[in-house]
Amino acid sequence: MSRHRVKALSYDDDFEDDYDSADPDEQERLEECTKEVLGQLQAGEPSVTASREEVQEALWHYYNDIQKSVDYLRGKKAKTVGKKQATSKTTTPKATAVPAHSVIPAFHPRSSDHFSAAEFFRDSPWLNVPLHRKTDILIEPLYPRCRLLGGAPPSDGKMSKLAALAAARKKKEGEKKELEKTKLLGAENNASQAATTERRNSTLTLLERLSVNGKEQRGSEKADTFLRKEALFTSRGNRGKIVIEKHNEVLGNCPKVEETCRPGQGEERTSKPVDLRALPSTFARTIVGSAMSHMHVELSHLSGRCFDVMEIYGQGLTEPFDFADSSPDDIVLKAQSSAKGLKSKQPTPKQAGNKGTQADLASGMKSLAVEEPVNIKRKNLDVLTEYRKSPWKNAANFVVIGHVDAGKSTLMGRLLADLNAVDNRTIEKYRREAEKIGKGSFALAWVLDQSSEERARGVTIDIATNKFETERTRFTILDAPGHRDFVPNMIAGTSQADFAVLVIDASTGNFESGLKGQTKEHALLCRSMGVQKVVVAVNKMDTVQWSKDRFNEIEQQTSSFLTAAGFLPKNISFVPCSGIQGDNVVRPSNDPNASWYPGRSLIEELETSEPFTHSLEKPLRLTIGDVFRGGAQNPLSISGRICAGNLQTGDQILIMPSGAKAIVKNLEVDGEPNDWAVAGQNVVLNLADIDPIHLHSGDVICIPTSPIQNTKAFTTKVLAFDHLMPMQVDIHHGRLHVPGRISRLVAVLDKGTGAVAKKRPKIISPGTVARIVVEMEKPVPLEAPARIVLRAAGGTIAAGLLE
Ligand SMILES: Nc1nc2c(ncn2[C@@H]2O[C@H](COP(=O)(O)OP(=O)(O)OP(=O)(O)O)[C@@H](O)[C@H]2O)c(=O)[nH]1
Repeated sequence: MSRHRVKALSYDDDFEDDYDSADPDEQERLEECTKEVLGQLQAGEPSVTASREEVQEALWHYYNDIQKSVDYLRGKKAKTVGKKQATSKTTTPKATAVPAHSVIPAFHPRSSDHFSAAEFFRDSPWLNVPLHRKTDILIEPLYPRCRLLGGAPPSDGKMSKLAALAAARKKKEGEKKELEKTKLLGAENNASQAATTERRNSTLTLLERLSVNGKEQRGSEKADTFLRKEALFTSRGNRGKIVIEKHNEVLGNCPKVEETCRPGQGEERTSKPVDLRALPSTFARTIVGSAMSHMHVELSHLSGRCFDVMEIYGQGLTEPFDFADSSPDDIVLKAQSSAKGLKSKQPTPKQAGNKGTQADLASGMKSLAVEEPVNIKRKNLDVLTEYRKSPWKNAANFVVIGHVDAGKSTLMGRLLADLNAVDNRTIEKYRREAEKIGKGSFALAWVLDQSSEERARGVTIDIATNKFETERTRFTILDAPGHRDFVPNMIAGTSQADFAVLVIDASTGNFESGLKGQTKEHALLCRSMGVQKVVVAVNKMDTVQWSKDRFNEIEQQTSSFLTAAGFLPKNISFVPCSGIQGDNVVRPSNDPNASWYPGRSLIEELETSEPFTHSLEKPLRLTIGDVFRGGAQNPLSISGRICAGNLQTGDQILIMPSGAKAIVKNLEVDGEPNDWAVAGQNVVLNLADIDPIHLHSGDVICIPTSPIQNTKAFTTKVLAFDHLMPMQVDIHHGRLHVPGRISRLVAVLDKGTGAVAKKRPKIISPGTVARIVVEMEKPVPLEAPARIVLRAAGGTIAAGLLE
């Protein structure tokens, strides 16, 4: 199969028709190539025949490269011939072998084959390296190999004098060691034998003494077994063979211990896995008394079973506690409640105790369940009417984007501080703490960068949210990370935004490097994800002494790339400011150098944003931003922004892709409890009746009657930021990101009209709009017109709309 193209057969028929109807020029070219290939195949040595379909398939794979197609078909045919011959050879061994030269070998590297770079790259003409510059990829190992300590092996097989001397000395030493070992073994065995006899005698005396009813006799079978086990136990020490023999003598006609345990050659070796646990202590034996004789402790040891203490209790030595019966507490509680005239819900001891059937156990387990029964009342509100009646302000989410260290978090910290959304004491506290670790200039940024890692590193890692209100609007800030490593988090933030604040570092050199970096990438991503309005905060103007020229230069360059990215000029505005000093953020600048700017401050610019419309009446769609524990009362909560539809307390929701259902126990809108929520609002849903394993950020919440479908492949219209070809990519949609690949390049589209400009392109160049097919590794909840971003090798390569 070709590595260039993978056929996806699951796509719309009309789409496929469109795809397959090549234009006349291409058809003509294909015909010419087909003829040429057929001609070359027939003319070549040996002559090969192939069908037109095969030829055209090969041409398609090799992008009309005649030579490669001929080579491929020859190789293919040769392989088929080879296979046939191999089969006929096995069935009729006498069949005449085809001369090797008549088969054109196809390249099939095997690990055992000698690797030839020339052969491997034989069909790659651009690798035609001049002969004098060629070199071997594999370096042959050096022969003859050296010996372990260096030096070549003896050519005649004889040892050198020195080697022979060393070998003789080694042998002598080995023999000496062996002799010493045998002596030591004998001495140890003698000592062990004496100790064991003594131990055996004392054990027997002890047993006789411990016998409660006097029935245990030394010669009795059970005592014998016990003794045998003792023997085995002793034998588990070193060199037990002699000891065991001794015990077998004592045990008389009992089966020999050696049958079970065979210590051999002075080493511990058993035919079965040996239980290394110690015997019951003297105290335990005293407690258990005569039960010791009839329980299976000894046998269990011999047969490798465990010593089961419960068995001892099972012998009727103690009264087992009936756990099914009422506990002493239950009895007291029951007595108390009956004294108050209440009927106990506890089963009577008889009821509970005597049944013991499996059904009873099951119902018992049920009653023990920790889960609370879900009893949430739905108020059956008409949510849209409630929303229209409500005094909700205009609400807007904006994402703060820009190159790393442009001053995004500081600017937002300043905005919140000057609007008294954060009190001065907190800011002072942050300033002291930041100074302690030598990052005093980041104090304002700490209002948003809350994690210890972000503070220590001085970079934003994940989206930070915060809120503030003006007279007209309730704003939610989504502070995005500027570092290129965290672009996926920036995408997640942008997917929830109505408009963007692009922060640019005006200081010398930083604007220019930002333009090459994330300033441009973020702006492009924002536009591709549907954001239409952008406020450009030209920050750090204090570093360039509020130079008007610098501002004009930045304004001119930035607006030209923003318009190229698709923002309408009327939706772009610029504010020169200084986040650290607070100039033109909430209050106008006091700096005399800034007097040339009479325009709006940043907050005034934000206020100009028109109310954003949302699809309130469409089926519910909410992408989970976070899953967390909302407190003791709410063990499982999720947060996110409702993209479409509405919901209310008591609603049953469906979570995709898992397909699990849950109940909305209660909810919060912008941090305040409410009975309902609509599209465009940021909500926290406290859920009941669901296992947390079904909830992940990026999952989509919908209603069971209008579910979102899981999809594994989709067709999308994208704007390419880089070259696109069939390749591995990461697909991002809000918080969701999943690996996949571009499986087909369908067409290049006209940017203005969207009409097909070229079918089946081999590659898509940057700046082109194209229709492509993307396949994902696992099904995810996606539906048109979702906005997706494709990334590869840490960069954004395309963004677009699902068709
Ligand atoms: N001189 C000057 N420095 C500023 C200004 N705004 C921010 N800075 C400094 O720029 C540095 C980076 O500020 P941050 O707010 O962390 O930048 P950021 O864009 O949020 O950084 P990331 O989120 O990590 O991309 C800090 O040292 C700030 O003190 C400003 O207006 N003037």
